[in-house]
Amino acid sequence: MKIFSAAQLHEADKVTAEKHNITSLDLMERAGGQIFAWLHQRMQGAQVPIHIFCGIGNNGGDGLVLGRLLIENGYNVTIYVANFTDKRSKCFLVNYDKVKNITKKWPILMTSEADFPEIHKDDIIIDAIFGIGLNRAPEGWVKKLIQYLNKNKAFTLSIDMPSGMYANQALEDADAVITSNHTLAFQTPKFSFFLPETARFVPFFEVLDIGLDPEYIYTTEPYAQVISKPEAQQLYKPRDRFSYKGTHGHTLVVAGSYGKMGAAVLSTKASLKIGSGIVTTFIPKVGYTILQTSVPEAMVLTDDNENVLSSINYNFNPQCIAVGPGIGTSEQTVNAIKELFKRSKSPIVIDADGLNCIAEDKSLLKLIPKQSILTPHKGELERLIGTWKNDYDKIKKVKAFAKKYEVVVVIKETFTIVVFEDKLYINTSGNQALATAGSGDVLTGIIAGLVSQGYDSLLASVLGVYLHGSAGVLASKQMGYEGVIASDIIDFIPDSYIELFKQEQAPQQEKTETK
Ligand SMILES: NC(=O)C1=CN([C@@H]2O[C@H](COP(=O)(O)OP(=O)(O)OC[C@H]3O[C@@H](n4cnc5c(N)ncnc54)[C@H](OP(=O)(O)O)[C@@H]3O)[C@@H](O)[C@H]2O)[C@@H](O)CC1
Ligand SMILES: Nc1ncnc2c1ncn2[C@@H]1O[C@H](COP(=O)(O)OP(=O)(O)O)[C@@H](O)[C@H]1O
Ligand SMILES: [K+]
Repeated sequence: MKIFSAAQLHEADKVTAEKHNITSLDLMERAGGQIFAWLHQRMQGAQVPIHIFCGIGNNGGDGLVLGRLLIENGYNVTIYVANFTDKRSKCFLVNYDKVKNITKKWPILMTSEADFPEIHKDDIIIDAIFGIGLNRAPEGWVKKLIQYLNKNKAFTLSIDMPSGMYANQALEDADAVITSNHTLAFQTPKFSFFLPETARFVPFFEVLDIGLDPEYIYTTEPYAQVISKPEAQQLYKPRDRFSYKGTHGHTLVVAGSYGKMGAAVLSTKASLKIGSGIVTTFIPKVGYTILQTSVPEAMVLTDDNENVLSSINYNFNPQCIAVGPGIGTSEQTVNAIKELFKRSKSPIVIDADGLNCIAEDKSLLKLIPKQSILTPHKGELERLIGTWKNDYDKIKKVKAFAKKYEVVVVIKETFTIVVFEDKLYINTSGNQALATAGSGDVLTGIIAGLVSQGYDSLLASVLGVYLHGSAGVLASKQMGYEGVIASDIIDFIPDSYIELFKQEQAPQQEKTETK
């Protein structure tokens, strides 16, 4: 699914109105109507008090439409307008009058803290204060209103996005954002929903289609892409019935050191399980028996050094190399990696200590083969590109890095982001079961195994991250979040492929007897 920026959404609004001969007011009616339908379906007329807090822009206008529809359908509604300026939007004003016409009184105007209403914890709060038009951090009593609503335990539903957050810009004041229980976003999720600093304000969201111009949606290069099952399905390359092991590529895994051979085992197994035809693993001597016993399907080459990698020699052309899990950063290993980079003609998936070796000796950077894939978690990324001011600054720096060295960067997080040139792909498939030692080593093997099978570096990264997340989720369904260890993620790789093409079960119909 495409993610558009706030500017693109404003543009889409304009284009839709022009091309489809409808007004912004019609669009607002549609948007508010969609929120109403969502609530009505769940509430079925229940008389729970609903408090709608509107700003004075179009987000507030959506709140007014919703309020009017709820009132017309007999709900118990109070509408408040946070009147922080008199520059109300046109569509807001029209809907403000419409509310008056049906209720015979104006919504309650709020101009200071003294106007904050009492809200019971079982009531419902609708947050329609700010949407994509926020252009500075809320201050003064408006900030206090946001904090007042956050302190309340009532269920909070945000319209389009939690008020106080920017769609695609860094947060200025984390104390001035609504923490919503549920967000109903129009047409597209917003990029901030997925970033570490802001995702906590949006624990759950749904996207409502408000019918913006399909051509605009289809043809416009998005700000970012969300990868979920339908997108991942399209990336899959079917296996040829007449293939042999060589067709599916030979992966070289360079991993392990004394005490960390498990990392080599995990990457090797993952690479085989994802479908690499042949895997050879290069390790220090100490790991020989461990590797051969744990993964009989893999071939093993050993370093001359007993405990760490010092010189990486092999006499074949792998389609992809995975480097880093458990190798440490001793001087001889850094040098061995340098020589490997110089020699390799294949893309390299660089993870963990492979990245730390680069951080130790930055001259390695320009030796990284083009189209390689770097898979840092937060700490590794920081050692690679330095610190960042906020999530958006981080993405900007990663984009510059990826362009400069012509590589793909996989920023590992709860919502992992794959960065290539100017493109951003956000993965949605994982869960907290993946937060376990060795999980990253598994991902390294998966991505390398996909490159070996002929996926280009970008597709291998995007699909690999998706399948890794999906395997974790499937494992957690049987073992709980806590029970999943990295080996379980590997065991569920086959299920993650099968799940990719599993039809969603249609909701069961009640059987009615006909005699
Ligand atoms: N195509 C779509 O997606 C559709 C979108 N729709 C809806 O429109 C929403 C966007 O509406 P919008 O552009 O009117 O902006 P919105 O968020 O209501 O707020 C802007 C107002 O707030 C003000 N202001 C800003 N920051 C402030 C601050 N810190 N403190 C105080 N004031 C501040 C700013 O005034 P300023 O003082 O800057 O002049 C301005 O008046 C969108 O989220 C969705 O809900 C649907 O109706 C239909 C189709
Ligand atoms: N809460 C979470 N939700 C989704 N994915 C997660 C979560 N925590 C960790 N992950 C994923 O698990 C992997 C952990 O990798 P990493 O930190 O390198 O682990 P290790 O170094 O132990 O192998 C990454 O792919 C990351 O995106
Ligand atoms: K809002």
